[in-house]
Amino acid sequence: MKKSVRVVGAVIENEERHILCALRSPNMTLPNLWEFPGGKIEQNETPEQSLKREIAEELSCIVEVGEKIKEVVHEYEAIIVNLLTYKCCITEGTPTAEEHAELRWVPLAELNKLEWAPADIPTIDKLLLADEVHK
Ligand SMILES: Nc1nc2c([nH]c(=O)n2[C@H]2C[C@H](O)[C@@H](COP(=O)(O)OP(=O)(O)OP(=O)(O)O)O2)c(=O)[nH]1
Repeated sequence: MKKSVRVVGAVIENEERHILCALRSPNMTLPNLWEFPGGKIEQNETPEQSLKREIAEELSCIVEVGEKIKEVVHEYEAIIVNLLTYKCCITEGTPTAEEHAELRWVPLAELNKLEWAPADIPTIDKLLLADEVHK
């Protein structure tokens, strides 16, 4: 049976409504694909605690975790990823790529121009749909 992992991803929006996108490094699994910064939920952690910890490790900044956006179960070749995405805002520090190949602030409408980790697509679709509704 395939291993299942619970993963959290942060949808960090700035005042211009640009979203912080992170490029996985060539030496990571799912290399050279864009993702929401975050990572695996450890035992005895709430998703919110994991996100704060992962963002501190990966981006060297502090976030406040807001509403849940989407829960997706995606089956990859080797593992099943249960991805929870949350709206987050930065309360301290400036994001720095401690582990990713690149960080990029991308306007909502341009998110689908990047090549994303497949599990992230439903979150992107939901963000784009919400943006359409508010226009
Ligand atoms: N952090 C993050 N991971 C994602 C996203 N979408 C997605 O499919 N994943 C996958 C990639 C990894 O398999 C897993 C997240 O674990 P991680 O970020 O701790 O992965 P990792 O590269 O450090 O660990 P590993 O898979 O090499 O063991 O979930 C996303 O938006 N953010």
